[in-house]
Amino acid sequence: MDPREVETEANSDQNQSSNVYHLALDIGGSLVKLVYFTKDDDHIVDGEEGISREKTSVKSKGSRDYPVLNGKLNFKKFETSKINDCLQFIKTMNLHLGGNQQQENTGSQTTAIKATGGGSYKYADLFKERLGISLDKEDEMDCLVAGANFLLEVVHQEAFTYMGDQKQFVKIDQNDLYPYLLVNIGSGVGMIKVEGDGKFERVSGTSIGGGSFWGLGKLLTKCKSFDELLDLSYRGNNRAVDMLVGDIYGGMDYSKIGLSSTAIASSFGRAISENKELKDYNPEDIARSLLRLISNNIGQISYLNALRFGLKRIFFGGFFIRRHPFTMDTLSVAVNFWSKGEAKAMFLRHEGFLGAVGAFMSSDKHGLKELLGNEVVQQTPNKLSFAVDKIQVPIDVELNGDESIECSVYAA
Ligand SMILES: Nc1ncnc2c1ncn2[C@@H]1O[C@H](COP(=O)(O)OP(=O)(O)OP(=O)(O)O)[C@@H](O)[C@H]1O
Ligand SMILES: CC(C)(CO)[C@@H](O)C(=O)NCCC(=O)O
Repeated sequence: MDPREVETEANSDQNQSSNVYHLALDIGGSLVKLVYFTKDDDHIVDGEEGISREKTSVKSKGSRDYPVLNGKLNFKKFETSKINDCLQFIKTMNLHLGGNQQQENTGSQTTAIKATGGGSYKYADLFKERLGISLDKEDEMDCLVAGANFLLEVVHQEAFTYMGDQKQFVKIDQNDLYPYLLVNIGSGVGMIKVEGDGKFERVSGTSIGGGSFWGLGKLLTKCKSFDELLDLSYRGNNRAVDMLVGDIYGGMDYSKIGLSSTAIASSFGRAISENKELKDYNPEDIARSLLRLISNNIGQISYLNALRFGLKRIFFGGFFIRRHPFTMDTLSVAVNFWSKGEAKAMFLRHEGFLGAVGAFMSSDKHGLKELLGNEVVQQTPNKLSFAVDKIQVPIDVELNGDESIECSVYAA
């Protein structure tokens, strides 16, 4: 193949950058998440002057027509410890300037980007210094809930259950969505009772979360990346590390209280009775046991909070899950076991991006003005809200966290 025909990733990013609009960030303890909209490269050339303008189509709703802009919602993540890579990406793509190289800061007006998460405070000065932009802070809980509600409302097959290797998409009935418990498993874990749009309360949390799995896992297995740790856990057997009910009861179940001989009686408990050191254990088994410990614990606390408020549905989000079958299965089994089948664990396809999507949504008015131009603003002067058509995501595509989904935007 002619090498000149090969489009490098950097080139394709730069090509895309001219169509970038509307960036939002969620800067967490472990990961930075970016969500940005790119218009489809679809221009009409205006006569001989060759002026191009974006082609918008029209959507009819009831008796009114709305201009529509077609494009993609893009998702990207970076490790917070590598925030410089994130800054570089934003710079290369001109994401902070709406993809426009010409629009370099004049000094008269500072560009503001919507941002949420603790890092929107911690790194505000860094963003100002390096990119000349200010971070317009949105509350983390507001964004998580707004993001979850938005995704559940507009993305086709966003929610699914997972148990015993069976994945099943859940049809969301908008009239029967609330109340639910949102459990966001990031570095730490937040549990939020959601009763409607903007109507929620953070009812609990635990510091034993994704950061604990990654941190302890790194120390105990010496693995170098989160993906490596997940991979190890996939291949391990927790029986080598955990003390089971059968270990205590001479191979028998303790059926009177509903515990089978294979249930974990004490996570990592086997290590106390064996004359072994860390190096004598398989890293795979340790990773597996650790993943079970953290997931079981979160599943149990989630169930207790659902019980506290009589909630039947628990949606799990956050990047700890990474759509890892074993994690999802453990959380589901824990919820199912403790609730005796009363409560259901559900997962979200865009699990790690709830906060970033929420921040993105919070900038709708500004963004839409930019996105659709003055014409729209004049047509719909009173009500500008970001609305998108039901988004279809191919279900057979395994998404690794950096992805884009087709959507169209209109003011409704
Ligand atoms: N590539 C990765 N690198 C590091 N951690 C990862 C990665 N992929 C998944 N994780 C897991 O996801 C967790 C972070 O999830 P998430 O991005 O939802 O939270 P956060 O916003 O960083 O944390 P918090 O909300 O507590 O500030 C990590 O602690 C780790 O368990
Ligand atoms: C501190 C936050 C909110 C930062 O995202 C998160 O890491 C968290 O919810 N941690 C758990 C803290 C607790 O409730 O014990």
